[in-house]
Amino acid sequence: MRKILVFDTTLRDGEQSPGVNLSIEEKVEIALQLERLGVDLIEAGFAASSPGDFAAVKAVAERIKDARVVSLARAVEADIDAAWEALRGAAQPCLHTFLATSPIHRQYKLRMSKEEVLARVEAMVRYAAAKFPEVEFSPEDAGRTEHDFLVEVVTVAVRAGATTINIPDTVGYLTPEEYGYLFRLLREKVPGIEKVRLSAHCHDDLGLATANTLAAIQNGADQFEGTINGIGERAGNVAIEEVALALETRKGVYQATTGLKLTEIARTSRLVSRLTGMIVPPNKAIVGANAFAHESGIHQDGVLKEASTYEIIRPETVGFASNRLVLGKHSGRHAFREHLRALGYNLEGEQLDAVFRQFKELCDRKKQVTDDDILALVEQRLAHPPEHFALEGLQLTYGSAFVPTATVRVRTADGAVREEAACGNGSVDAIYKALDRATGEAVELVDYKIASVTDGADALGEVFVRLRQGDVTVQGRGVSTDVLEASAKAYLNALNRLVARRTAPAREAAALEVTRRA
Ligand SMILES: CC(=O)SCCNC(=O)CCNC(=O)[C@H](O)C(C)(C)COP(=O)(O)OP(=O)(O)OC[C@H]1O[C@@H](n2cnc3c(N)ncnc32)[C@H](O)[C@@H]1OP(=O)(O)O
Ligand SMILES: CC(C)C(=O)C(=O)O
Repeated sequence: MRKILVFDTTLRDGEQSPGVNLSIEEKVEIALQLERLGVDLIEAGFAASSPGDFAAVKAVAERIKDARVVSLARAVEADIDAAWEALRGAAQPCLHTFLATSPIHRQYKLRMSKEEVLARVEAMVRYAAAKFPEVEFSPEDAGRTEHDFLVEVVTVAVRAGATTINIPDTVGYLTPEEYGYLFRLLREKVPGIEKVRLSAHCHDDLGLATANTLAAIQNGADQFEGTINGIGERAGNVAIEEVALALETRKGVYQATTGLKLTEIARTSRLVSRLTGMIVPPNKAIVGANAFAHESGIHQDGVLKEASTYEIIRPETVGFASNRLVLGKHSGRHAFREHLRALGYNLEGEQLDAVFRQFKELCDRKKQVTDDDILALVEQRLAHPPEHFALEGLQLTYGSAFVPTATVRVRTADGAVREEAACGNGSVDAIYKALDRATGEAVELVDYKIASVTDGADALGEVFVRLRQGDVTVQGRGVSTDVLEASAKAYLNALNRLVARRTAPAREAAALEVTRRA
């Protein structure tokens, strides 16, 4: 069995999904979960792109010990310097530099000749290799690059000291046969290629990302790059969980494996979905809500007689609980803490008390409390900024012939209680106008999403919002059995993040200063 390395780019290419904007704390939280999942490399961001991304790469580098931490950099000295400043504290720092090589990108975007591209690759890979123990080079849009020029560029990068060569199908254009061929070609034609790692990086514009990645592995790739839930630019990157499960389920075909702890997949998927606000479609392979559900009679009959009739993967293999009903209103704190441990969370003290209180409240409102409900409460708690504004009360007047009116009561950190009312175009609009008045914050709502955490009429509803104030965008989440209360909580959660960002200017300023020096 060949061991294939997993390069996770959820925090970089995944964050390039339109509308996704992770805070430093959220990036660290996801990185720690990726480490638990067992990925080999974590691309934490693009250090030179902004002070926030610089600080996030640095923060991830300081916390992660078991995986290499990577920053992306253009093929320019300033980007490589910024990446080095952010990563110098990492246990295993790694640079990922890239330059487009296809005729379209050379002519229209870079306005560089082939000779200029070759010279820049040589100079920047050499420059990076003098600082970093590991340097990955990507010929961007390799998929649409002339084959002989791709061989030339990769030859130059290997000679200049690249330790990994990544072949991106940047616009998801190639077929599996075409993409697999590139790996055979490079293995055959590039001198010294046996000393470097070959990596695949696929996008899903034609829905071929998983097939292409597997083709690369069959044709000599040692590593693949992807994201959790397949998030990323446009149609997204290859979904790590899909490739990992294809290798696991079809070992006989691929003769390759990863070091991933597969039972961590469900939790990682849930966390990434919650923090990015990108809801996983129910029919998504491996991690969708329906991936292990059987609806039709003939299938149900088959599964009851023998699960393998319609299930090629057991839900437990990827960390979905097979028994989803576990605790109830009569459970105590000890059982609750033990159960959280089994779900992978060690909560103690105030954090345990707070989640336990919420769990008991939920038991009073909901017939069956499932693991998904409990995980929603825990993850909401762990991702909480300091509570500057807390919702004390919410009342709504709604009727088809009347203007919806909301009254809210909000407690501020200094103990003051503010009550305000407002009318709106709909109930949520009325709540948000009332909250604006009660908090005194002027914000613009740029995104609102709602999803149900579990099934049934008493399911927990989860609301995700994104708010803008000036050039700062924040996101917030709220969970409740009542979707209007969840809407109010999500809004206040985002406002609390806004206040937290305003009151932490020193950290941002320090990050900006380091970027400038770099
Ligand atoms: C395929 C990928 O996913 S690549 C990664 C894409 N990710 C991102 O772009 C997210 C982060 N990006 C950013 O924050 C900004 O684009 C920055 C900070 C990197 C650059 O911002 P700006 O200086 O304002 O430049 P802008 O983004 O408008 O244009 C990109 C410039 O970089 C050049 N460039 C693009 N790729 C590369 C590269 N790999 N190496 C060197 N230069 C490059 C472009 O030709 C253009 O140069 P020009 O200004 O001389 O025309
Ligand atoms: C930077 C490179 C690897 C990239 O993300 C792409 O080409 O898709």
